[in-house]
Amino acid sequence: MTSAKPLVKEIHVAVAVIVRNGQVLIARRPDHVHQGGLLEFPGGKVEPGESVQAALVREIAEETGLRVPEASLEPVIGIRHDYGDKQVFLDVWATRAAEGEPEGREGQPVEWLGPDRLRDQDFPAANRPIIRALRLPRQLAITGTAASADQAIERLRSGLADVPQSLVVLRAPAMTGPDYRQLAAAAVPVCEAASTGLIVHGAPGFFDGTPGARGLHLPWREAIKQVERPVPADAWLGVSCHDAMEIDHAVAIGADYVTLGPVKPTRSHPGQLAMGWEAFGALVSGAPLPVYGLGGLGLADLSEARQRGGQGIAGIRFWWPEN
Ligand SMILES: Nc1nc2c([nH]c(=O)n2[C@H]2C[C@H](O)[C@@H](COP(=O)(O)OP(=O)(O)OP(=O)(O)O)O2)c(=O)[nH]1
Repeated sequence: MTSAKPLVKEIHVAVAVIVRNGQVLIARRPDHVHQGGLLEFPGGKVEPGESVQAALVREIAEETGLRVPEASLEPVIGIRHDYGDKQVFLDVWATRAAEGEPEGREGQPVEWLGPDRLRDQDFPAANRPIIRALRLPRQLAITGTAASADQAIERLRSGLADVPQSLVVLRAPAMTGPDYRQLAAAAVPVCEAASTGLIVHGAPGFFDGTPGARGLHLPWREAIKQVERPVPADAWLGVSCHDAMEIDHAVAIGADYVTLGPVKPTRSHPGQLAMGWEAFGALVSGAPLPVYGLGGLGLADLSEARQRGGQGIAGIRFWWPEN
């Protein structure tokens, strides 16, 4: 006798991130419904035969009274989550063009909040990656080559001055540990002066040893050694991934984002097989966290990465001087 698991139907939920003046519209779920009492983004179930965009326009109007042009909707992230009593696919889209003043049409309080004021514990568990996606930039800048530590700092300074970035991953694989620590210490004030968060690259000890660092990016060879999140909740944790198994491990150790690639052939990793956009999109659709495309990508690839469900692109060439 086989004991096949009953097929549980996944609920397709359209979730709206309504942005105005840098803030997003948040509502409170009524106490008596699933995940009741928690904060949420406006939205609801996609009806049979309805497109997700049409569902968003309808739900936003029903719940808040705001009018949203369908063409203004942009994909943010898709998240599959199992609540135990319910399986949901949160199909999250953003608009910056909602018209009117919002009101809680179903009696629910609504308010505008900056992404920095969204706290994981106030929302249903499935929302954690949405909050990450709203705080993370579209472009994740990675440092490129330099002949010396001094030149790396100079390139960092001039790169940030020419092409401002909100986060930079300080990657210098050719450096030994002590040299890297010195470089990271010198890079912190340069980044701070440019309002950029510095993410150190390598083993967790580099994060602990770099006061002022805003996060840790683990190359896969370091990620595989971790069994739990190696940095505090308020720091960024990124992982370099190349396939579905690696993404699963990144999720298991509490990563906030991953990079995935190489999407295209790349100069910094010659000889590595590129996965292409189709495979990238397929892996992103199963990933419950923001995913950056990496490898051979420039700004011209940003919209493709976004259309494939990615957070954006990570790389060197779009900002690092003289690479
Ligand atoms: N709207 C919304 N739903 C969310 C969020 N996060 C999250 O896990 N969910 C889950 C909770 C619910 O299981 C499901 C949404 O269903 P819902 O009950 O709000 O949908 P609906 O308005 O169409 O409901 P209904 O009363 O017509 O059944 O998605 C979120 O940020 N916004």
